[in-house]
Amino acid sequence: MIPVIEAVKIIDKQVAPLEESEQKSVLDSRGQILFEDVFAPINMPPFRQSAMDGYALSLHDDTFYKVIDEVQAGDGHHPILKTGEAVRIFTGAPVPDTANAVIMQEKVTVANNKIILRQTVSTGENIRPMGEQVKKDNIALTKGTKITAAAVGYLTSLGITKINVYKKPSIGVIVTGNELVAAGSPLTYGRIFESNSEMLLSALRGLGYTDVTVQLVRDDYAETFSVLEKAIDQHDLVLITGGISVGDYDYVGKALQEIPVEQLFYKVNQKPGKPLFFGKKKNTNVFALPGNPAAVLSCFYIYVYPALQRLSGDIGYKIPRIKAKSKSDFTKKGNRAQFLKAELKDGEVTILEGQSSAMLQTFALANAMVYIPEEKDEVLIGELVEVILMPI
Ligand SMILES: Nc1nc2c(c(=O)[nH]1)N[C@H]1C(S)=C(S)[C@@H](COP(=O)(O)OP(=O)(O)OC[C@H]3O[C@@H](n4cnc5c(N)ncnc54)[C@H](O)[C@@H]3O)O[C@H]1N2
Ligand code: MOO
Repeated sequence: MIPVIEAVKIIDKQVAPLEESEQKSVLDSRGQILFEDVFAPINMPPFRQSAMDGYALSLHDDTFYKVIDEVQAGDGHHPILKTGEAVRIFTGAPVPDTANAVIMQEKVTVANNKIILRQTVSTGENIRPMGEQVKKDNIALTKGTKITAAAVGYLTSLGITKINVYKKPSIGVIVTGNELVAAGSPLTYGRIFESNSEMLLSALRGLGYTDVTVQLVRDDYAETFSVLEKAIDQHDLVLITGGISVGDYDYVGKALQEIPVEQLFYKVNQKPGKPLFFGKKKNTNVFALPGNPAAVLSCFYIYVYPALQRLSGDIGYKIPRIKAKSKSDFTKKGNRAQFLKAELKDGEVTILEGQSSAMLQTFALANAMVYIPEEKDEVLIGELVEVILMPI
């Protein structure tokens, strides 16, 4: 059994980005990581641009200017100003080369085709220089940048429509257990509805992972072996739930050993999720999560999601943590570190009732987890605790 911190370190060390790219439309690449530097095909802005509605001026020492023309946004029109002349101009319009400042219309008095400045203006004022954001052929965004909505806007403003991003991993989800019945079918005595696969699919989709296949395996060694072996050959990451503990019909561990998958850890000193397994076969990462649904989701957010982010090129990804004041007290049993379902509200955190690994009822109300390390025995009301913000 290894400590939580050790398990996190092993994943950080062992999981490297897939060295494969895919071309995506800029719009569809939000959340993905740039596989290479992107160069600006144009200057941004592409011309000297007015930042205000007002008057472009060819500056002189007097406050009087003669208005000789007008330039609207989108105009290709390019009037030539002599010193002391002005053109009416609008926000976003190209500033004529012969103008060296723009004054806001609120700061002038208009009289016929003349204006009188009511304030001094300095050279370059209210003009966005050509290439101010980025110059043509310079790097617009570097390899490794995460594509956010702002990046989508920025790249599109440069006229870029397609980019190469790290390919997202393909994921095989395998749920195990004779007791499992698909929701919608009749439930006979001793059986339960299978919920782990839908829960993981929902979490994965919500986080932008859509290349997912799901399979159900009965508690049968030969079937477990062959389904796992095939899934590991066909996916970048395999996620198994159930059958990883010590029961007579828990075949996952034995199958992983026989395939063989190199074990990087098995069993973490934590609650929930003690019998968590992580291993590798060639480039495929394998997580075997305990079957208890709350343990599945907890392990998914703490270990699997960071691994998926790393595979997708986001090597700096760390699960967000903050310190918050606890509104609850809690006494820990045993010396396992605990991830407690909690509600974070207005900067304070409440530890929820019902922390069993089998219970999703509490998890469904949680928006955070309180982390209690191995060595800590209790939490007191008002104490600062470590809170993990789940990417829900
Ligand atoms: N003698 C011991 N027994 C157990 C130990 C131990 O150390 N010694 N550890 C316990 C802990 S902690 C956990 S966690 C579980 C993990 O067991 P498995 O990974 O083998 O999981 P299963 O037994 O297959 O399932 C556990 C639980 O979850 C339900 N389940 C499984 N799959 C699904 C699914 N797809 N949808 C909904 N629910 C599912 C299953 O019916 C069980 O109730 O082992 C303890 N035992
Ligand atoms: O490790 Mo188990 O998930 O505590 O019940």
